[in-house]
Amino acid sequence: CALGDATLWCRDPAQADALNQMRENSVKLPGVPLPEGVIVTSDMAQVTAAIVLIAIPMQQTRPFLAEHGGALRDTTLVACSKGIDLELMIGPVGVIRSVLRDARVALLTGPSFADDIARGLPTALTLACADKALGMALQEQLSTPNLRLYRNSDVVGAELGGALKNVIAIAAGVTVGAGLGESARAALMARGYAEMQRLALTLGAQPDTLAGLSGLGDLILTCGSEKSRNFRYGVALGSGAAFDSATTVEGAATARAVAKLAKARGLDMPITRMVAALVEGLITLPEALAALLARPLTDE
Ligand SMILES: NC(=O)C1=CN([C@@H]2O[C@H](COP(=O)(O)OP(=O)(O)OC[C@H]3O[C@@H](n4cnc5c(N)ncnc54)[C@H](OP(=O)(O)O)[C@@H]3O)[C@@H](O)[C@H]2O)C=CC1
Ligand SMILES: O=C(CO)COP(=O)(O)O
Repeated sequence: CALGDATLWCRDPAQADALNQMRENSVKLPGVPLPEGVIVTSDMAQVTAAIVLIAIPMQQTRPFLAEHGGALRDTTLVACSKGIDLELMIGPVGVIRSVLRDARVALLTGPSFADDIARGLPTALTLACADKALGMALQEQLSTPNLRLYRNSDVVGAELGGALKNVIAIAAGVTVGAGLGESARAALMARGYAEMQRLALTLGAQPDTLAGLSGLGDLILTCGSEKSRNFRYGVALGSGAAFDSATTVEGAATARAVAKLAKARGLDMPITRMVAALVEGLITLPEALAALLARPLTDE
C-alpha cells in the first residue's frame, strides 16, 4: 500500500464522521491534516488490514479486546501502549496474548510524541517481536523515510522500558513543579533509571534493551519535555496546580502496579514507591522528599 494508506478506527461514530469531513483532529493534533489515503470508520468490519496498530490507553486494552478481539483474530497486532495492566500485572503484548492466545503480536515503542510523528519529524522507535521473521517484515512495512524502526526480540524489556519511564517522568515533573532544581531532576532520572533496570532485569529483560530507545531514550524524552503528559502531571503534583483528570497519564497506574511488583519481589524502588504514594494521596510532597533524602547512604 502507498505511504499514508490506512484505516483509522475510533469507537465514536460521530467522531469518525467529523474526522472524515474535517480531515483533521483539531483537539488532539491541531494543524495536522489527515493524509489523503486515511479512511476513518467506527465500524470494525471495515478494518480489513493485515496489520493493526492498537493505540489505546493500557488499562483500556483488555476491555477493548473483550469487545473486538474476535474481529482481530487473523491480523498481525502491533501494541503501541505503554504501561502495566493493573489486574494481570503484565504489559500490552502479554495482555493481547492473554485474550488472543495465538495472535501474531509485536510492540512499537520508544521516544516519540504523536505530534512529532504526525508532522513527519525524524523519529526512531523500537519494534519488538519474539518472532524474528515477523519482526523483520514489520520493520520494513512500518518504517518510513522519517521514522526508523530498530528491531529487538526482547519484548518484555521493551514493554518495561516504555512503561517504567512514565513513572520516573512523573517524578521529574514533581521536581520541576516544586522548584527543587535541575540537579534534583537529573538525580531522579539517574536513580530512577537504576530502579527501572532493577525491576526489568528481575523480570527477564536484557540490559541492552533498557539502555536503548524504549528505556533510556524514552526516559530522556519524557523527563525533559512539557509535551509529555506524565511530566506535566508531575509538575502539577509538585506545584499543587489543577490537572485535567481526563488526560491519559499512563505512569499513574503503572506506579501503583510497579510498587506492588517490587514489594512482592523484595526490590528496593523508593522513587517509584513515592510516586505511587503521591498519586494515591497517601503522602505529602514534603513527606516524600524527606523520606527520600533520609535514606541510608549507599553504593551507586
Ligand atoms: N500520544 C503520544 O505521543 C504517545 C502515546 N503512546 C501511548 O499510546 C497509548 C494511547 O495514548 P494516546 O493515544 O496518546 O491517548 P489519548 O488519551 O490521546 O487517546 C486515547 C484513545 O483511545 C480511545 N479509547 C480509550 N478507551 C477505549 C476503548 N475501551 N475502546 C476503544 N477506544 C478507546 C480513545 O477514544 P475516545 O476519544 O472515544 O475516548 C482515544 O481515541 C498510551 O499507552 C500512550 O502511552 C505512545 C507513544 C506516544
Ligand atoms: O510516550 C510518550 C513519548 O514517548 C508520550 O508521553 P506522554 O504519555 O507522557 O505524553
